[in-house]
Amino acid sequence: MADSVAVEDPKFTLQEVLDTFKSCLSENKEVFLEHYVAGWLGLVRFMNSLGSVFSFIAKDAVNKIQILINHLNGENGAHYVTVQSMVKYELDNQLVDLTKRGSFPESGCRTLLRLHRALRWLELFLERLRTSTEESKTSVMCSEAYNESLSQHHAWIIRKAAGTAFWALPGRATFFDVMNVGTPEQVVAMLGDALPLISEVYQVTEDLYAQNNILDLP
Ligand SMILES: CCCCCCCC/C=C\CCCCCCCC(=O)N[C@@H](COP(=O)(O)O)[C@H](O)/C=C/CCCCCCCCCCCCC
Repeated sequence: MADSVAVEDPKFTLQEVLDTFKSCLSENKEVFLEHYVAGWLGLVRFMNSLGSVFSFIAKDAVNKIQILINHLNGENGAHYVTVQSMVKYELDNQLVDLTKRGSFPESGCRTLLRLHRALRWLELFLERLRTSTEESKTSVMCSEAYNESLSQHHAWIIRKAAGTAFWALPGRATFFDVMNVGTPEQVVAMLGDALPLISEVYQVTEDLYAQNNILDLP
């Protein structure tokens, strides 16, 4: 994987991003970190194509993606091949701040947890989009999904900023165009295929974090 994050790609299509998430899971349900990171990178590219009002969100996501890429490409990269091996390695070697922020602000476990929580937002948002009608508002779908998930982990000021950014989201038709997938019917079909896979990646990670008691890392 390249050492740094590049977020320009004129040939972007959402289908490719969702395919990347599909390739995240191994046969025995391990989550490949490289594909997980690549999936997020694609989403950030998509978000950047929506305008600069989202850049503070993209910047935070890119920072976190970069931390994970650094782990993957670092001298201990072999321990970061899957999320399962990363969790085991970091916990076995006391490389995670468990109760308050301290020596390991860039642990893979806490960094991935932030993206994992955002994946739940994505799942809820895409499901709303899939079942939406021409009259549905993307800003409403996005903020409902946010309020049901990620917002619970954000300070008031971040919630306010996110809420303001949501109002700048383009309408459903433009949104579907930017996805570059085809007709609205094709978008809906693609989302129907992709969502169960995103949900599975989310659930496998959620179960792993729950089993290791690391769902609330500071
Ligand atoms: C077909 C539609 C596809 C939709 C594509 C959406 C593309 C979304 C791409 C990226 C989503 C953003 C991921 C945000 C990760 C946020 C991680 C986080 O929670 N960070 C906070 C905590 O970090 P620490 O301080 O503990 O290190 C941090 O405070 C957050 C800062 C930025 C604000 C995050 C707001 C998140 C809103 C998520 C909705 C994005 C809406 C995009 C609309 C397309």
